[in-house]
Amino acid sequence: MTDSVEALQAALQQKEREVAELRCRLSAVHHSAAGAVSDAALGSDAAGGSDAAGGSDAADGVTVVASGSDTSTQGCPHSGSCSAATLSHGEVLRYSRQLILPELGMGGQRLLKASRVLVVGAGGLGCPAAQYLTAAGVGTLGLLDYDVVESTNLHRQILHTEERIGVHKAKSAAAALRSLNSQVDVHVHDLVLDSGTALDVIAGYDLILDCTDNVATRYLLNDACVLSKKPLVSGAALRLEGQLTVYNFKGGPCYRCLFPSPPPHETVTNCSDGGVLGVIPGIIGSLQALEAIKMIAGIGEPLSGKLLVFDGYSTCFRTVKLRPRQPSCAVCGDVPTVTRLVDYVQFCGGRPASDKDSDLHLLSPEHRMSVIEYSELLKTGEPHVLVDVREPVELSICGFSHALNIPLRELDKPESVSAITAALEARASARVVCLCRRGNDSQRAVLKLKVALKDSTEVLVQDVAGGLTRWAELVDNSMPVY
Ligand SMILES: Nc1ncnc2c1ncn2[C@@H]1O[C@H](COP(=O)(O)OP(=O)(O)OP(=O)(O)O)[C@@H](O)[C@H]1O
Ligand SMILES: [Zn+2]
Repeated sequence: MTDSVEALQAALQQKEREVAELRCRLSAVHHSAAGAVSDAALGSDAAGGSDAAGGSDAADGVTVVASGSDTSTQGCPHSGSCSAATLSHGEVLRYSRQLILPELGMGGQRLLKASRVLVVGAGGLGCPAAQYLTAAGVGTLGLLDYDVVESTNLHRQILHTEERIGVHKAKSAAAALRSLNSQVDVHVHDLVLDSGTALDVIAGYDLILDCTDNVATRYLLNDACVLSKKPLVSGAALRLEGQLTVYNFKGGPCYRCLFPSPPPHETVTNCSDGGVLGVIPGIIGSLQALEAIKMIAGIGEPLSGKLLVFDGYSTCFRTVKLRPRQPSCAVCGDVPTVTRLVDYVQFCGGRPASDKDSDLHLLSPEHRMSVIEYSELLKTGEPHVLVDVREPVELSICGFSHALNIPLRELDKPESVSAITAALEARASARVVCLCRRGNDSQRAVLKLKVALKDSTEVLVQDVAGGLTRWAELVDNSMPVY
């Protein structure tokens, strides 16, 4: 066994020579205090660490320590004291299928071993990303999440298990990763990433993966990475589509360069409302791991200044060029105004740094009824028109057969209003009751209908507070919850 490993090692040394130049360039990730892969580090002069152009470029402040020209020590540009300079025979064997790649080689594998990667969000994206990074042999992997595993996570958050429902996600994922690769130092950060915690946590890592699901955290991570001069691999997945890009790398744009202000609330949909096919975050999370490995090992072209868009309907990848770093950017621009972390929930108009549904309170009490009141209404048989404003696909899960289904997005169309007024007339009623899954869209529906039915001032429009979820909880627990 030892002989075969040694033979393999000899072959690998040959491969190493072919990637010696790459390895020199890689020294930046390992040695820089900030851990950023930058123009200064990767550009023209790995040995000297020349300054990058542009005062606020992500490259600034990166100290290149390695003597990049010294490639004689097994191809590793690190000094002899470097803990990453050696791979055990077991490690050589374990990673042999990837380290015989000329693009990676022994030097690249050592860089992976020396790297410290933080995965923020141990959900749909974070699970596959962390799994591949761990399997690939990163030295230190941080997992950060505040939430616990739920059954609705399991179709896509593949590190979690039925037994670990209710367990903190970072701990659950860490357990899976440790059994996958015990050589990786897995760190658990069981906390909410916010302005108070972000810089401290990030300080312990070279490269960050944004695997979260909300806009406030995206801005927070972006700013924290710009301020800490670290690249950020950003992924997103919804329904059958996914997106991927790398921010703050080699003078490329940051998230704020592209989105100086947060998108309007109503344009943001999460997996819980919009749905997601489990394999889509699997694909995007895996690609996040690929980008991270590439940046650590200096392979190929990281996806900086470009956005990869994956369309699962046609199984088609497209790459879109993004606008470059903006000199006017508030955080990475020439004269930054964001020089420390701010209140990102406030910046995002009060939208919480989680995708958990917050209960809306849009209606006055006379326009709301509880599920108990609605069950009483049904018992009395009082005529009314129940409008279920969910999407058609949801009707097959559960609902009331006597409801009129008009999705919220179609509620103000003239034909929808006609259908409701016709139903009111047919039932000799002046009462419309709106219903949805959890009681937020039903409130929006009431507001829309009050406007659409303004000519029928005598019609009372109400919603069922808490929707079908509350109905299942308090009235009929044979109704499925989703
Ligand atoms: N600021 C934050 N700090 C820590 N973890 C965060 C933060 N923002 C988001 N996350 C985590 O990122 C993960 C995102 O993953 P994903 O959207 O797949 O999961 P989810 O929120 O569990 O899904 P669902 O929408 O079905 O409830 C979640 O586990 C969430 O807890
Ligand atoms: Zn920017």
